[in-house]
Amino acid sequence: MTSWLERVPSWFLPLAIGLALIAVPWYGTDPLWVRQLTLIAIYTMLVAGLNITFGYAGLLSLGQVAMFALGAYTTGILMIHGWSMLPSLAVAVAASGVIGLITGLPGLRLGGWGLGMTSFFLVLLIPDITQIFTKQTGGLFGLTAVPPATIGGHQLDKNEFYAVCTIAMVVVVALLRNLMRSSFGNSLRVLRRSPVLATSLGLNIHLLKAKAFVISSLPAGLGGGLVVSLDHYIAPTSFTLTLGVLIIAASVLGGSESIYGAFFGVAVIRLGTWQVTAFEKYSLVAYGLFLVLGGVFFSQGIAGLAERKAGRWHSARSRLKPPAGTRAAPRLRTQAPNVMPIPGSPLEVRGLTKHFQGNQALNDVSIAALPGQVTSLVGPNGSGKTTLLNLISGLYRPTAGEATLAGERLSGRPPHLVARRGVARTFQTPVLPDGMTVLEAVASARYAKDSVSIATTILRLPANRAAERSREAAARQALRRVGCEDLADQDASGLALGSRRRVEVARALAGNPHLILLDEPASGLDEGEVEELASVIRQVAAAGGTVLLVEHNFNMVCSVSDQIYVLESGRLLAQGTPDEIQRNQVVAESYLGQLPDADQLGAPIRAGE
Ligand SMILES: Nc1ncnc2c1ncn2[C@@H]1O[C@H](COP(=O)(O)OP(=O)(O)OP(=O)(O)O)[C@@H](O)[C@H]1O
Repeated sequence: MTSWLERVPSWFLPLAIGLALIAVPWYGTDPLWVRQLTLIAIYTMLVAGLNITFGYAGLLSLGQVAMFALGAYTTGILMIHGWSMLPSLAVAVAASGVIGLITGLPGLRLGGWGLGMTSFFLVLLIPDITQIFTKQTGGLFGLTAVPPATIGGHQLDKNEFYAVCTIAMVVVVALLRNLMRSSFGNSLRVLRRSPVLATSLGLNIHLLKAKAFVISSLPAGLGGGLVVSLDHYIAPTSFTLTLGVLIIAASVLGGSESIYGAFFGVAVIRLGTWQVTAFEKYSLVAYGLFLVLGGVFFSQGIAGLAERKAGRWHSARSRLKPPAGTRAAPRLRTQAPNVMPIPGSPLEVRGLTKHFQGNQALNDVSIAALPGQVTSLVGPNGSGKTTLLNLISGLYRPTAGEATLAGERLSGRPPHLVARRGVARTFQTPVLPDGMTVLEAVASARYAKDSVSIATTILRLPANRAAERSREAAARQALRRVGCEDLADQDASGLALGSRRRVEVARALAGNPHLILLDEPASGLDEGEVEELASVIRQVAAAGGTVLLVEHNFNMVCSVSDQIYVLESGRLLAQGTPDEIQRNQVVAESYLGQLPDADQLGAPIRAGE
């Protein structure tokens, strides 16, 4: 029986806390506390923005500090020139978005420490930039005498200003929460786990990163604008590396993959260090300590801890049931033949050649794969099988030759456009991002297809819900095909290998692909699991799919394939039906003799149609 608590919508508690917070000054609270809470609201916006790039997308960028400074200076300068607070804030937010995009450009190519270092230098440049524009910014002495905040001609007192900041925080947190629980948030998770996976799902990773940088800059600009209205003064000393460490520590401590976590992280750090006299001098050390403590003791931060303790999951990840761990894949239920057709298209590869510096990975290889058939590529390690898949899917550019799908050239196009043309794939090591259910992981194959605008997502407009329903229906249908419907609500990253491989096939199918590339899907599976997988592959072909299979398990290859191509040292050695390949002397000598289970060849496993 569900308790009344479980029927309370997930947004209710945060909203109630937000409203209670807004009223704090009117309980007779000490003005020093009101100031602290005002700063907590402002820094929460800054950290919530950071969580989008750092937490969700895994992009370590300190650009937030620079955007905070930009928001502060823009608002301060405009208010000194007679603008009132709200239009000044609007300009500051817009400027932060634009500059956030420009300064994020290195991040489109760089990742990890490279991006961290570039954004770190951006923060170091703030004093120099203010000096270049000393007339406008006050240089190293700062911008003084910023007029008090007014709205509609009314000058806000400290309590009213606090209420404005808290309302801004509640709105920012609510909007970002909506966004991060949508396909956009999950796309960032996919990007963080594997840019190659993201691109093979049709996601334009440069555009995705650029959107993440812009969106995360907006609350930073707003926060900066509010901080200058609070103190009526700013100087470059307010925007140092110490602030960078503070926000990263707050992000980690609160839970960098949670928008709500930003509030908890900031509150603990600000209140934990407040009134410690020695703090001013040692603030960097103290923030560093919080960062280490957060990293060591709170995986997923305070937000994750609270969710686990409450036993209730509020976010997309919160819908996950306890990790499936080593839970075995459910046996494939005998299904009525799946009648939903798969729109396979003919693949033609002509003279594909790929050289890596001196290494000739693939030489003048031509193959074809037809709808309704399983076409397999076999060959010793390093013979060029994965290179061929990577050339077809656009991850590599060919040195010569081409691949076409239904006559349309694929090779040489960016991988996300190849994916959008209908090419889906699985990987040698299955890639399923953390924090997503199986259903969400499979539905991610539709993000590029059923996309909606960010505004539609943030505001949860009907078109957003319609797209969610369409993705979910396609994902359930794909899971049904591979016999994994029961796993829909499980944590995708916690599945046992057999299930992971089948879920990857389901993800490949969910986009209704014209060509399916399977890279060693049976690797690491036991005999029973291989049989089930073989059955799934046959069913996909029987439904009209074009399947190109790379596999070392020769018995499985023989049992599922219509055509087999044998590669050796990047060249095509032979082609034919499974029978012809098994009888081929050259293949027997150069390839089959090297297989560990060569003596058992010719005993094909069963594979249901
Ligand atoms: N990105 C790369 N840079 C340099 N060399 C590469 C790259 N990718 C593949 N190669 C080389 O190309 C050759 C073919 O590799 P490939 O991975 O395609 O073989 P494979 O048949 O898939 O092997 P396996 O069965 O072990 O996966 C190898 O010599 C490999 O070292």
